[in-house]
Amino acid sequence: MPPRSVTLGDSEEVPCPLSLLQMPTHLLVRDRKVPLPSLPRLPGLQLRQPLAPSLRLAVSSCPPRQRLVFLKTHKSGSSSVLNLLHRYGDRHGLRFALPARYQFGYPRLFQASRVKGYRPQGGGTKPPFHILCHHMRFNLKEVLQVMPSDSFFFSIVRDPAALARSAFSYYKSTSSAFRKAPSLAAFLASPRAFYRPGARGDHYARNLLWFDFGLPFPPEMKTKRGNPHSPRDPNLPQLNILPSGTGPRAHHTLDPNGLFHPAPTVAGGHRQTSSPASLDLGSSSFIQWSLAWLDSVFDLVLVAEYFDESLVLLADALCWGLDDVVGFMHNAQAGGEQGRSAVSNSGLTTEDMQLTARARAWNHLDWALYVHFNRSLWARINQYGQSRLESAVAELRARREALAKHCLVGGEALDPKYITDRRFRPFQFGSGKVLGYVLRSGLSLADQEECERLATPELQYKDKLDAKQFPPTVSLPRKTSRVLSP
Ligand SMILES: Nc1ncnc2c1ncn2[C@@H]1O[C@H](COP(=O)(O)OS(=O)(=O)O)[C@@H](OP(=O)(O)O)[C@H]1O
Repeated sequence: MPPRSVTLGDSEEVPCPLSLLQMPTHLLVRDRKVPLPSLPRLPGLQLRQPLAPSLRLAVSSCPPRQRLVFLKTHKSGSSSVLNLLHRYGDRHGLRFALPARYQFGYPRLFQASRVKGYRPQGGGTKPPFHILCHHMRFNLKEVLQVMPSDSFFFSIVRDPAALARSAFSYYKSTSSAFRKAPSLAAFLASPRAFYRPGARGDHYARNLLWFDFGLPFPPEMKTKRGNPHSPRDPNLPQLNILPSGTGPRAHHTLDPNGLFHPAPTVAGGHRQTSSPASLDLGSSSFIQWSLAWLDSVFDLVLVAEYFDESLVLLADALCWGLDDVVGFMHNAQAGGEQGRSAVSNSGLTTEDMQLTARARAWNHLDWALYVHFNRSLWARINQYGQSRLESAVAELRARREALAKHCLVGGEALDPKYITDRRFRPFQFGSGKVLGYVLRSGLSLADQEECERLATPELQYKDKLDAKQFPPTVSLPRKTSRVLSP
């Protein structure tokens, strides 16, 4: 059967594989009323000097965005982003769309009914939430029941090789594939000896980013959990893909040769990676169309390996100050990848390099996602201006260092054995130790408050926001109707 076509933006028609026209209902296109943020936007990001955030130093040229959807992907630096969202919402009294516990029914697709306080809308009133940011498997149709379609949608990706190292250690006992493997190297040497599609926690062991983005799996990789709807389901609507269309992103998305050959860019001493030549691109059009769909939904995708560069772009796109995005690293495992540039091969042994190549090949959908959003990020950096970005990144890092010295014992993350205050002890899970922070004593009241916000792990912060939004109802002693006898 000849490929059918899909409308791009207003006019262009390009061939589209049938499998993509049969994408499940949760892959709808959101009503994009707000254009992508045009860059550059601010004359220069402002950094407030006092520790506790105060007034902005300059009158900004745009109103800060406060309706946000952050897709919190797993093992990608997303808890560090969550901390800044928690702090921002907390300080500005914004309402979070919260899960009853800590995730929205993951690994099942997100359902609006999972949000605390959600009421199905009638009469077109604006949903009452500002920020949706806890772990979910993305499902646009249901997200739009909770958040306005002109919310700022963003997420974060990480090199699948670094992500695999992190996930193997963290989900060793959760994923049956990982549990059976003696080491990550052994797993990646022959993954099919351990991995069974549909087995418990298998999504942690392969293409975890792709899974979190709620994307269906290509026909040859179909699994029980991967494609929640049968591709032959006659009730599925056709997918209209509307790439963001503004700027170079759409063009790159549709360039079949561009997908695995990002233009090499140097900034801050980092060089972008080139792709493994051996990658099987049998399903490349499926992948490209999925990426085009993501481009139509997400306003920005951060890259963990360029975390600070990503934060500067985020602040700019949201019209926030740099202080709003400066923070500490959360959820790092002792001896993990943090600090190592996973996109450069410097200092890696032959075994490391082999493991990296194998991890990227095994997680080839995630690798495609990563390469795509890495390229998008650098396109935005070029638009923003490299030297302007470098100075903003330097400012951000200086501010983080000053905050760390001022707030933290040792000025850095510590082994959990030193964290006796339960408010700051990160949830310990997996085979590694999850690092956290100890606050210095003798801080002023205002500084103590700000340092606490910076150091509070995600679960405790979620509980705090939950208690603020849903204050426990005080049960007064009930009046008795009985006439008390003397
Ligand atoms: N700023 C920054 N830059 C780069 N990498 C970072 C950053 N912040 C956190 N991390 C690393 O991300 C890993 C934790 O990811 P998540 O917070 O998404 O994990 S979780 O899914 O919420 O459990 C965890 O990786 P590993 O240490 O390799 O396990 C963190 O070290």
